[in-house]
Amino acid sequence: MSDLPNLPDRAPAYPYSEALSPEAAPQPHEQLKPALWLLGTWRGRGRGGYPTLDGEFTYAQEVTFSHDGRPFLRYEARAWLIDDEDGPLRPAARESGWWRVQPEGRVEALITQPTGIAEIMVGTLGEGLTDLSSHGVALTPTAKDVTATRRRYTLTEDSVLDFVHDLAAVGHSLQHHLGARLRLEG
Ligand code: HEM
Repeated sequence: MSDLPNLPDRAPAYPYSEALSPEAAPQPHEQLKPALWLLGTWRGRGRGGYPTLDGEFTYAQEVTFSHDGRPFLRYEARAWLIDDEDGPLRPAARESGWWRVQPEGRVEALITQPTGIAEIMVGTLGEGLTDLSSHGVALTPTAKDVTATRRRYTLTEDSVLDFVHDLAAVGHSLQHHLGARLRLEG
């Protein structure tokens, strides 16, 4: 252990900022240009279902994209089930990851969930539209059997993002699991 650097009395906080909008510091990386419309925190409501579930559910969702000046986005999403009066029922899915923006409208994403699922996704990203499909799904030993997913985000009007999520899991082919409409906060 003797070759480790000395620990200062007060270790500094991470000295680089994280930007939630294209105008905030640091300046976005050139390669991130096609993805700048995604930056910020989006909040809204959605509906979901699956053949294995009794009926549909309604949920609220919060999605955040930020960057630190390099050509990738930090991604975080949280969801909770809500009742007919919009009140919170319980926490639902959450996930976080990284979107690696590539040249020529391509994107790669790594997304992990506390349910033991890790998705590697590839797809396209352009102005107001991104469409990713799973390239690989890794599961912890006790995770549900998810074999594929597809996620589409479309800017349908100014500051409004529509999200559609398809799922292949527990013996069912790729089909609709979630659809939501989110608004950019701030
Ligand atoms: C906004 C995000 C999401 C919401 C609100 C949501 C909601 C739900 C709900 C309410 C259920 C029924 C079981 C339960 O009550 O927990 C469920 C089941 C399930 N969800 Fe989601 N989900 C979301 C995202 C995802 C994602 C990203 C995946 C996979 C990548 C996923 C995969 C599954 C699977 C595998 C099941 C179990 C199906 C079964 O065994 O019957 N969900 N989801």
